[in-house]
Amino acid sequence: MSTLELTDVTVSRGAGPVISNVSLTVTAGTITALVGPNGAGKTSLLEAVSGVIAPSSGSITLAGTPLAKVSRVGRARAGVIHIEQGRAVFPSLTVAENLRLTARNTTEVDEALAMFPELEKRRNSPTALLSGGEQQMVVLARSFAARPKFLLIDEMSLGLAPVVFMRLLPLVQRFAEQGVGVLLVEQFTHLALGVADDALVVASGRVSYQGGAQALLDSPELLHRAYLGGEAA
Ligand SMILES: Nc1ncnc2c1ncn2[C@@H]1O[C@H](COP(=O)(O)OP(=O)(O)OP(=O)(O)O)[C@@H](O)[C@H]1O
Repeated sequence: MSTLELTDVTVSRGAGPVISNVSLTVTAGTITALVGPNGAGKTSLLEAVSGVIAPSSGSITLAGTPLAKVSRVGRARAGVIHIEQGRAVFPSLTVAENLRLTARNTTEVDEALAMFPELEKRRNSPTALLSGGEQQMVVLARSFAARPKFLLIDEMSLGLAPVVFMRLLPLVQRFAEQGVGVLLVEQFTHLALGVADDALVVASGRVSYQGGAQALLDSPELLHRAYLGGEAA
């Protein structure tokens, strides 16, 4: 089974480390929730995995192959797709045209849209006319059209009501069912844990919990302690 593996990864910015000594294996077909307080280093960690920034130490491998010398574009081509914060759609393009930017052909656009019936109906609408939730769906569909092996999703709920975000989560679950490994950074902690297999809580730049997602849902006290930077479980 394919894995994305981080070993003792530390990411530094300016003065020093913002997140330290993360070891994590994301397996194909599973969802790992990466949660924690603001500024804990979640975005920085995703950026190190996708190649936006280089870790200051540690290693990241994709199916056993080190990524250190692989560019951001090379990682995306290898199937590591990063959905960054903010809904980066091209508003003047239609839904289908947005997907065409990552799909290799129109068949792949059709296949991606088949996963998103709500978008299929709007395929020829300018994306600017869609709601925030629908635009986030376009971002997800575009990522799916790029044939990801691993998806790094950073705060896709940003600016969305929880009820809208809840409609997006089943789509992420469907990606996982189709074999995609997902690393999900999310501010709506409980919603993210609810769809995740595994969880990593980071606080003040350190891992404070690593284990099953359900255990955190079952124990508010454990989750609270992890958010405060409590001992690793
Ligand atoms: N480009 C940058 N240059 C310098 N410092 C940065 C930069 N981006 C982030 N930081 C700092 O790195 C630390 C970690 O930020 P990061 O965005 O990775 O955390 P986060 O857990 O994703 O936070 P949030 O949930 O608020 O997005 C913070 O102290 C932040 O101020």
